Amino acid sequence: MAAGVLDGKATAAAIKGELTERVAALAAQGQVPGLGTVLVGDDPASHSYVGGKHKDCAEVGITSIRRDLPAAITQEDLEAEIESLNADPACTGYIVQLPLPDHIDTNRILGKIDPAKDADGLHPTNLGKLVLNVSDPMDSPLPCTPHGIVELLLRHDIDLKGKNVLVIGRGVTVGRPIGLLLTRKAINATVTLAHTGTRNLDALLAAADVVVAAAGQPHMVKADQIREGAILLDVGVSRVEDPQTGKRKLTGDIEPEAAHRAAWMSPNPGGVGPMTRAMLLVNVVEAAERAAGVGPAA
Ligand SMILES: Nc1nc(=O)c2c([nH]1)NC[C@@H]1CN(c3ccc(C(=O)N[C@@H](CCC(=O)O)C(=O)O)cc3)C=[N+]21
Repeated sequence: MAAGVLDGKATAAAIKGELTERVAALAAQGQVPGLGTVLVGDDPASHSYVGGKHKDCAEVGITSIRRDLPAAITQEDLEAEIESLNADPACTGYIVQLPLPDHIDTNRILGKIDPAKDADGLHPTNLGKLVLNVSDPMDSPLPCTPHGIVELLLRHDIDLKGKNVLVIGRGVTVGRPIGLLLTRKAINATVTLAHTGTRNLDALLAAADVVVAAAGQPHMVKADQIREGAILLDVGVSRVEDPQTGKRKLTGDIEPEAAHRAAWMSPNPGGVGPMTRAMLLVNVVEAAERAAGVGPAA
């Protein structure tokens, strides 16, 4: 069996097409959405992600506001940047690229973001709404990667009702919040969260109808560990040196060979990554629509 491809690149392109119309409608009212990015330091991977986000913005007509800051910036100066984006009417949504340097208190920074401009959905108020189950795209933003995964499955007509989902990894951006979405009544999956303290990963994988691998451990999930016919979402991104070429290569958390046994698998790259970026744009457009007092196009 060869797995169906959960094509994040094509799905993200479709979503961007839809967003282009909503951005044009906002622009016609003089309310062009603007995405801000705050990038601290010169990590090449972070620079490449942020560059990708601005390229996406240009494609759909969202204005880019870019703040690239030195690694040595103080907590105080970084907080001042946050305040200035909160006050900037051209910036309708923004993100602070993670991770921040060790001397910065990340939670304090995320807490300073105006929740109405939180394009990542990682502000405590918005995460709180997700827990309270009042978070709705029309009300507050959802975290981009979990939302992207749900949208990717939805647009491939995959129903998770009653399915056993194993999430691997308890990070704040993916592993922790995704179960809150997947266990909503509208989706109704049963979710298990595995992490480094989990002892029986083999047994959990063998029982999983769906695996969301978000641990950031290259190829930790092996083809022979998954159930025949499972649905696999490969979230992790690591850069691993290829022993043959010496070049660093993007490597997911799931062995690509697992596709031979799976029913569906998201490629990596080209799967969850582009969906994460698309959902960031969705959050920016929805924040701008809320600010402008208009609903999304039906
Ligand atoms: N505040 C914040 N928000 C984030 O959303 C955030 C973050 N910090 N820090 C780092 C992670 C990582 N992340 C990715 C997004 C897209 C791709 C992506 O589009 N990848 C392409 C390949 C890109 C390439 O070739 O480098 C793909 O999967 O096809 C990857 C990784 C967002 N993150």
